[in-house]
Amino acid sequence: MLIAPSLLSADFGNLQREIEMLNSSEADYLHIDVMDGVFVPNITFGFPVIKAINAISTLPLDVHLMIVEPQKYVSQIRDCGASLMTVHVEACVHLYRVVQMIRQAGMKVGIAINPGTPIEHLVDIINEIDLVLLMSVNPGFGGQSFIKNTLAKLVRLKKLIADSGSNAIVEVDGGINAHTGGLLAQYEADMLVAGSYVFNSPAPHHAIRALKAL
Ligand SMILES: O=C(CO)[C@@H](O)[C@H](O)COP(=O)(O)O
Repeated sequence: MLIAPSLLSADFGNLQREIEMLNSSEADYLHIDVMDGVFVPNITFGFPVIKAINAISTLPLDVHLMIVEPQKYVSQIRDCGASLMTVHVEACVHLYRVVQMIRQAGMKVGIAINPGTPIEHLVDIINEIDLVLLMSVNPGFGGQSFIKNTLAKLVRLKKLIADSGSNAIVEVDGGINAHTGGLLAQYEADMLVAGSYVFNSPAPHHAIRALKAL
């Protein structure tokens, strides 16, 4: 299982210490939630902050854009050092073009999908992408409860990927802890994002290791 701790739940007053803790952990990616106050009702990190994070992080950056018109920011996200750029299917009018732009910029391509959006919206793009980010909470905030329908959706998504011959992996994000992570492992998720479970733990290294071992 690949693990991407979400910095959204970190102690922002001690960001360097938090990033260095992740550097010395078994995490595979550092997940950065970019929110614009329009696509979701919250505002988080901008480009200078992501660049500063990248300067400290030894983990590849997994940047999840919860913003409208993400196509405007592809080169800036690349210049911030992102390895993987994920945009929402709900935010892209010309999804195919956005996917091409991210690929041409040299990053891996992820498409995120909200809990209320059917998997079928991915049918014609699934062979062009590296990752599907299956949201298991409504995007915008950390610390929410896992939506159980995600498991049924994951089954349908894995079938779509297998039937299409796609190499896309599935990352699940929101309300992940040892229990929900265990269920997702049984349902063959490939990668988990965990914010509050990691950063609210008295021993974040152990929390990451526990998820990784699922
Ligand atoms: O994208 C989001 C929220 O919109 C997530 O990445 C959260 O940051 C996950 O936080 P927890 O549910 O793990 O606390």
